[in-house]
Amino acid sequence: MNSGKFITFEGIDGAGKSSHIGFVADLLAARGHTVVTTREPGGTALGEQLREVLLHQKMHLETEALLMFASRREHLAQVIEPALARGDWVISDRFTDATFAYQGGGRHLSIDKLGQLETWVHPHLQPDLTLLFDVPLEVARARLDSAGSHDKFEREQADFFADVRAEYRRRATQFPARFRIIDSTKPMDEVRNALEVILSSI
Ligand SMILES: Nc1ncnc2c1ncn2[C@@H]1O[C@H](COP(=O)(O)OP(=O)(O)O)[C@@H](O)[C@H]1O
Ligand SMILES: Cc1cn([C@H]2C[C@H](O)[C@@H](COP(=O)(O)OP(=O)(O)O)O2)c(=O)[nH]c1=O
Repeated sequence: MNSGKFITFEGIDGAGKSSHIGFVADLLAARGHTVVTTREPGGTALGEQLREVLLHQKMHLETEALLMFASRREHLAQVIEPALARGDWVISDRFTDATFAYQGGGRHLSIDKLGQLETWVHPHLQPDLTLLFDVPLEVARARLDSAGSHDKFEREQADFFADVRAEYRRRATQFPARFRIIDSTKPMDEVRNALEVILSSI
């Protein structure tokens, strides 16, 4: 039987990752795969309610991390695990690397504590491929500012995003088998070419 794969999209806000999800989904569908496209926080009815709270309310950083993992637990149970069990391919706009990068890197929550939550919520599952859309902070900021209104995370300052980006890049080095870094400063068509090359090998 055709076995499904789990692909995650990551990067700092404004890096340009969401712009390519439809493209990658179409590419995989053209190869005959059934593709499920989803996102975090969110991806389920409850998860989308948690997303509203997470993106717009201030809270203790541990509450924030716990709610990210609560949304993820529901997402895994309702969407990701059943889809992979059917043999579908799953594309998620963010997953656990985002919690390490934002709550760990950005907000300095202990990486050990986050590791414990990860072990609790998904002890075995990891993405087969993580696409890290990487841009300097100024490029991301300019893209965000031209895109309109900002949520709680998008209003954070440059040093926060510097720490988020550094943690993403550290994880890419720690898990080289699944991470691919995309230079997202390049024009859209060049980014797409790079994605095609990466996807042709999985
Ligand atoms: N390679 C690119 N070159 C120029 N602009 C881009 C590129 N990728 C994305 N953008 C623009 O940057 C903005 C943010 O992109 P988006 O995909 O929503 O970012 P993210 O999901 O990473 O926050 C959008 O207005 C998008 O059109
Ligand atoms: C999944 C996840 C997202 N986030 C943050 C990153 C983003 O700022 C925000 C929502 O992500 P995203 O959907 O990428 O935002 P948008 O579509 O508005 O660009 O949530 C965390 O802080 N931790 C997490 O675990």
